[in-house]
Amino acid sequence: MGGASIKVLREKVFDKSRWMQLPRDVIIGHNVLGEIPSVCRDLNLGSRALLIAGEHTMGIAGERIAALLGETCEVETCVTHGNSLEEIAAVEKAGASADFMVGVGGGRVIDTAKIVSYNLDRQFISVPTAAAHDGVASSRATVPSPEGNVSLSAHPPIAVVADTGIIAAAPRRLLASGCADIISNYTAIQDWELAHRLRGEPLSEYAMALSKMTAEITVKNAAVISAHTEESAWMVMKALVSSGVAMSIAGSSRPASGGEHKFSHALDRIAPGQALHGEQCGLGAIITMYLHGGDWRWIRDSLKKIGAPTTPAGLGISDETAVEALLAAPSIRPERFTILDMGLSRERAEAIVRMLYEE
Ligand SMILES: NC(=O)C1=CN([C@@H]2O[C@H](COP(=O)(O)OP(=O)(O)OC[C@H]3O[C@@H](n4cnc5c(N)ncnc54)[C@H](OP(=O)(O)O)[C@@H]3O)[C@@H](O)[C@H]2O)C=CC1
Ligand SMILES: O=C(CO)COP(=O)(O)O
Ligand SMILES: [Zn+2]
Repeated sequence: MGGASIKVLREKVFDKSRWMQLPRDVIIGHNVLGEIPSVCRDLNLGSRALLIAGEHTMGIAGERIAALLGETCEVETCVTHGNSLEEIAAVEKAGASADFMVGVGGGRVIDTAKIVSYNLDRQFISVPTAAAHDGVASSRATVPSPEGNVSLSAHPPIAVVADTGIIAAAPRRLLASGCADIISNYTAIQDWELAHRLRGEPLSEYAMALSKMTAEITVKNAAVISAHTEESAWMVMKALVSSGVAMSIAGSSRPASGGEHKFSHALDRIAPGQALHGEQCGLGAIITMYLHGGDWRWIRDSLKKIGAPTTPAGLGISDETAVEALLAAPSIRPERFTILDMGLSRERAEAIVRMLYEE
């Protein structure tokens, strides 16, 4: 035994650590908005609340929650119109003297509440009014930047309160978008495995297994989900929370975001406001599954079953825009290696987009 082999042994000492932050209370079900004051008391959140909601969601649930909280707390309300850094700064100013925040609405409102509470070191409650994205319970926040959307570290909500009555009453398209965001976990995982094989990126088997199982359960229940009942809202919301937990276990959005998300982020830059996040990711997942050599028709048919779009026309964008987004995807978060970072040519991108219209 020489000194060299002893050195090798020392280098193998286990020195890994990870801080996984998860929500403490998760309440999903019929008429659960009324539980919010009890949640605040249970978690000892304080007596001054800042309630953040969007233009529509303030009326849909925000005002009701403000009235409920108002019985025991001082409540300030703030309507946001997006999640730009300027918007976040304005909400942060409004929340300076609050003890805790309540984010009521879609993904952009919840991400705003997530970042503001993180920056101000306060807790926040996530109250999704639609099942349209899997950021409801995650510890990540996605915000726009000139280089494309960036994923920031934040902390997860201390509590999630998801009222299935409100979620079931939301437009159908929002629920289908949430399912598409989850179905895109299939390709996100394939991209992660690719990055592991080609670049040695570490994997989290638990995060991958949870993310994949979430997608499998969603597809298996497509018939129930497409009925668009309160039971559908219940199923999808549980899947969205699980997918968010997978991200928290991984400490990044890797288990739920690969090339299909880079395509979606590129679309947000090239054609902002045309389609929903999950819808864009679903279309991206058909394409990246094809590039991985997997069963892309099965992804497409699963999306069709739940009523999500499967072509650029279905997203309200032109085929050329879809091609541009595929070619621009590698410039978004270049450190996140995916199948779209392997050198897709314009000619092939055009052919793949044409293929999407095949019956
Ligand atoms: N942090 C994370 O881990 C993740 C973050 N995301 C991010 O989330 C965002 C996407 O979220 P998404 O919810 O799709 O988009 P938005 O937050 O833009 O919401 C879409 C629209 O739905 C409206 N809406 C919400 N609930 C209802 C309802 N019950 N009835 C009628 N309208 C309603 C909103 O109203 P209003 O005008 O009031 O806001 C808004 O106009 C993206 O920014 C994406 O990057 C996505 C996945 C994961
Ligand atoms: O949308 C997400 C997961 O569904 C979050 O992923 P990003 O890190 O790509 O924003
Ligand atoms: Zn997503």
